[in-house]
Amino acid sequence: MSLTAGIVGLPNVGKSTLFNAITNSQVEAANYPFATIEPNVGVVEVPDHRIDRLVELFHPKKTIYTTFEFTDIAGLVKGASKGEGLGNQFLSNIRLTDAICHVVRCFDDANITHVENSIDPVRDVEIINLELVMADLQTVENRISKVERKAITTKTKNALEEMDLLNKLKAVLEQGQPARSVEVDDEQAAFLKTYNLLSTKPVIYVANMDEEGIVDPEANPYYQALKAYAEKDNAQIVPLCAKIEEDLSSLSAEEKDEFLNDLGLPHSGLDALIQKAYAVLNLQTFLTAGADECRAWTFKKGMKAPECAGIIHTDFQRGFIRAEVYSFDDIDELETEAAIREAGRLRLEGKDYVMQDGDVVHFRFNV
Ligand SMILES: Nc1ncnc2c1ncn2[C@@H]1O[C@H](COP(=O)(O)OP(=O)(O)OP(=O)(O)O)[C@@H](O)[C@H]1O
Ligand SMILES: [Mg+2]
Repeated sequence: MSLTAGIVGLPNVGKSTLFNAITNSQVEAANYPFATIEPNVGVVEVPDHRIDRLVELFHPKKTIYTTFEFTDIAGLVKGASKGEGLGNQFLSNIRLTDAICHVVRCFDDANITHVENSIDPVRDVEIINLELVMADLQTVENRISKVERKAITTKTKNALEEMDLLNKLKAVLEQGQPARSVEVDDEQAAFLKTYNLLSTKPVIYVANMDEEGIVDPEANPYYQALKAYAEKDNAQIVPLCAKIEEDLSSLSAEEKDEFLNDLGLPHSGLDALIQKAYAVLNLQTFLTAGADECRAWTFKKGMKAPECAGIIHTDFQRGFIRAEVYSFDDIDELETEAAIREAGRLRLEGKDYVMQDGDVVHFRFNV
């Protein structure tokens, strides 16, 4: 269950630079499942200090972090949905991603061409958002041409319900508004999910700033404008300098800290981006620990123990008996599982247990 995001933005705003930062810090191919990926997909490990601590305590043979997959597509331009530029041909590559990572240029540099000839983050964002909406409108219109006849001739409840949804979507998209602004009931939500519309995905705006700007983003007018826009849009925003991220990506953890320190930055922007993505997607992490392997697993907030067991292996879910759980804070403090048992902090949880972020778990199962 790797988290996935598609990178969008105008041409020449720093998407490839960010993507290079991601691919340079790419995990070793053998270290994550499904290692063979398309060349325009970059995978980063999700940094997690809890795994680092577990490794200190358990000295495992193998350490596995969760991963985050980014798909880079060509820059979109105004009119992409009507065939301008190259970008819209690639939009299909990001239909199945969990989130959209929207890179926006927030720096001056006369040497770097801007397709609109000036720096204006909000204008840029609106151009791209409109292209995403137009691409969705095409998807919806295609679907309408399939369902309409059925709805008219058979009048089945299902087809009528879907037509109602499609018409609502069409009206909203034609106004240039995102599909996420349409209110749907549960039944319609199920249809909506199958369309994989781009404008229903959560968006994280990446404010790509220069090396001076990133030191104090809040003082930068480009960032301020974009932030105000993102807040209005209920979207997340992360300031980063793609160039710095590119430099950071080839460094060891220690060198990275030193470099960030020298620049006066509290953390890497890419790490912040990953964290935001977890938050918008309602994702949490549980951990497994032992002498063989320490590993982080991503799950959706609210999932119960058997479902989480199923993330590791379907057999674990099918034959679920119980979960033996302690929290990361317990092992951080007491340092061994024996001490946790002695302190009475090992919990036996059944099939209704809602897993918590930072749970360290052994699943008991029988198939
Ligand atoms: N934060 C930054 N500060 C200064 N220069 C930057 C920054 N980010 C990117 N650049 C520069 O901007 C230029 C364009 O970057 P990049 O090639 O990553 O854009 P892109 O969005 O991938 O473009 P395309 O859509 O054509 O693929 C490069 O010269 C890059 O070095
Ligand atoms: Mg590029």
